Amino acid sequence: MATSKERLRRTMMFVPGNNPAMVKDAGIYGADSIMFDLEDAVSITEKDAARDLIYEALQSQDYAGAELVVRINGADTPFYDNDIKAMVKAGIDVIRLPKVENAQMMIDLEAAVLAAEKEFSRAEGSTKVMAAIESAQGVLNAPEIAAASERMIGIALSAEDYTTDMKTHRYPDGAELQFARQMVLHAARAAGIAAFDTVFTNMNDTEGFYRETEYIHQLGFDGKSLVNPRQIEMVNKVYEPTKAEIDNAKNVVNAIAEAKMKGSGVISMNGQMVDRPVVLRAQRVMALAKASQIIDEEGNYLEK
Ligand SMILES: CC(=O)SCCNC(=O)CCNC(=O)[C@H](O)C(C)(C)COP(=O)(O)OP(=O)(O)OC[C@H]1O[C@@H](n2cnc3c(N)ncnc32)[C@H](O)[C@@H]1OP(=O)(O)O
Ligand SMILES: O=C([O-])CC(=O)C(=O)O
Ligand SMILES: [Mg+2]
Repeated sequence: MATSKERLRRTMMFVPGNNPAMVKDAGIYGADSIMFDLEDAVSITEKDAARDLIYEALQSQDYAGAELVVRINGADTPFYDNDIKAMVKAGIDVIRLPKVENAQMMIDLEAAVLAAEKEFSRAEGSTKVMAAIESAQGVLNAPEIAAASERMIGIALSAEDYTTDMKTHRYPDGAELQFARQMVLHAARAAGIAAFDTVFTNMNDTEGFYRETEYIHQLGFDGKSLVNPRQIEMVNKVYEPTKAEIDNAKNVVNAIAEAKMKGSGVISMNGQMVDRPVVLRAQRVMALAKASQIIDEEGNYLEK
């Protein structure tokens, strides 16, 4: 269950922690990250059973190389400590803390995770963490939250709770989320970690889902939290680079490699200056094209 800050995280799918069939099959849909939920998808009476179910699944199921995340219960609940211990013991890749209001909550989480790693003889630092930002306070503290721990892989906006806190609700044009999205995105980028947009909960509104995904892709989010497997392919389609983008990226990567051999860091390609930021963008296009199985490791097009 290796993780790295660089891996692609376009799709992070919630899987209710109290649903054995969904937990068992969660690996077949091709999500980049599978997020088992112990929090709001699970009723109070099922908290312990859900934790046991996920613990067992992490020992026995094959999730096809997906990053494995668990959304634990909040720091102000009686389930928090046991959730952390069980998930660290099981070797989860990432713990997602919901309703994060300030950096101290991530510092406290880090201390609890480290104690659990020692207790269960897990490698220190192997359990990564992320924060879900779900309130006005959380949004205003996003920069400090994003930078709170070396273990942070990302921060996510959680718009259902956030719009409730803001005394509004979600609208099709997303105007009510503009500030929060920008804060979360800038906080993540400044800290060098991933930014995740929120869930889209109307499974019948495919057009609305595409519109929102195209918008957050344009802003620069790494991906979205999802609630349904049908949403995975739609996100991947939006994030998939076009042939023109891939061809251009290939040319950039090849041209800069050639230039470097001649000792130069900046070149001109078809009249366009190519320097470090252009190369970094080209490398990301290539990574997305490989992940989308459009090209192979050498950059050759694969038959679809
Ligand atoms: C605000 C928040 O906190 S959001 C986060 C908490 N919420 C959740 O975790 C909810 C997760 N999602 C779900 O439970 C479901 O997708 C629902 C209730 C939204 C819709 O359910 P359905 O209408 O049954 O979905 P759908 O018909 O598309 O299901 C198709 C298949 O995918 C499976 N599936 C659906 N959602 C999921 C999921 N999130 N994870 C894994 N499998 C899933 C179904 O079990 C079904 O499998 P089957 O064909 O083998 O029977
Ligand atoms: O993280 C998410 O997108 C889901 C969630 O809890 C919320 O929107 O409140
Ligand atoms: Mg929430």
